[in-house]
Amino acid sequence: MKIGFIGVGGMAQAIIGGLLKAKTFAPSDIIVHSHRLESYGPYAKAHGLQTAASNADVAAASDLVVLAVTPNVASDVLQEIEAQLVDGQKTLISIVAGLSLANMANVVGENVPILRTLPNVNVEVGAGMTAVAANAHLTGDDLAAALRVFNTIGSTTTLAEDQFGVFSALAGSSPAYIDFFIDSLSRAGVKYGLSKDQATKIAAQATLGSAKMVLESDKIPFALIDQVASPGGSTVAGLLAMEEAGLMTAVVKGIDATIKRDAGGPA
Ligand SMILES: NC(=O)C1=CN([C@@H]2O[C@H](COP(=O)(O)OP(=O)(O)OC[C@H]3O[C@@H](n4cnc5c(N)ncnc54)[C@H](O)[C@@H]3O)[C@@H](O)[C@H]2O)C=CC1
Ligand SMILES: O=C(O)[C@@H]1CCC=N1
Repeated sequence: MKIGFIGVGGMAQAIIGGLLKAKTFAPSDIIVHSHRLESYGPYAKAHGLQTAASNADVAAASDLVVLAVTPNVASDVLQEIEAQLVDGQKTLISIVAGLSLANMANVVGENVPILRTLPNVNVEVGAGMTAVAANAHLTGDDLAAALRVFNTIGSTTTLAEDQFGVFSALAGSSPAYIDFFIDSLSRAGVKYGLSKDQATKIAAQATLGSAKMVLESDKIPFALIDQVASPGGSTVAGLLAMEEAGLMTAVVKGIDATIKRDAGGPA
C-alpha cells in the first residue's frame, strides 16, 4: 500500500515522522510533492521517500492520498487531482482544518471514499490525537486502512463534523497552548536560578506525568488538584494567585478565539 502527501509542511512532516518511527510504511511507499522542490526535495532525500513531479502524479501513484496543504489552496489542489480520484478506487484523506466532506465531494465527485481528519502535531512522537469522520463510500478494509494510518501514531476518535471546530481548538491547536504553559513554567524556574534547559525538562516531565495521571487514574482533574494541594500549603497559595490572574478565563477566551477563527472569522 502506498501513501502520498500533497503538501510537505509542518503537519505532513509530523505525520510522516510518526509513520516512519512506527514502521507503518516503508520510506519507499511514501510519495510526496509540494509546490517548492527546494524545500521538500532535500527532506524526501534525507528520509528515503519517493518524490512526484506534480500533485496529480502523487494521486496517480498512491492508494491513500493525503491532502496536507493550507486551507486557502485546498480547493484548487482537489481540482488538480480530481481526474485521478473520480473512479472511487483511491481513498482521499484530508487533514485540512475547516474543510468538510461535502466541500471535498463537490470538487472530486460524490463516489470518492473520503476520510476527513484533524490530527495534532504530537503524531510525530506516536502520541497524537486525531478526530476522524468518514463519508458513506469509505467502508470495510478501505476504512480500516485509512484509520490505521492515525491509529499507529496516536489515538483517534470518531466525531460529528460539526464538532471538528471545537476539537481543532482542544487538540489541534492546544499543543501550542500547552507548550506556552510549559515555557511559562520554565521561565519561572529561570527567574529563580535554574538553567532554561533544566527548567524546561522539569516542566515538560511534570506536564507529561500529569496528563498520564488524568488518563490512567480514575480521578477527574479537580480531584487530582486537591490531592496535590496540601492544607495550608504552597500549592493552594499558587492556585489562588493563578486564578486571581485569570488563568481559567484566559484559557477559555483563547479557545473561543481559536474556534471563531477556525469557523472563518477574522484573524
Ligand atoms: N500544524 C498543525 O498542527 C495542524 C495543521 N493542520 C492542517 O494541516 C494543513 C497544513 O498545515 P501546516 O503543515 O501547518 O502548514 P505548512 O504551511 O507548514 O504546510 C503547507 C504545505 O502545503 C504546500 N503547498 C502550498 N500550496 C500548494 C500547492 N498548490 N500544491 C502543493 N503543495 C502546496 C506548502 O509548500 C507546504 O509544504 C492545514 O490545512 C492545516 O489546517 C491540521 C491539524 C494540525
Ligand atoms: O493553526 C491552524 O490553523 C492549524 C489548525 C489546528 C492546528 N493548526
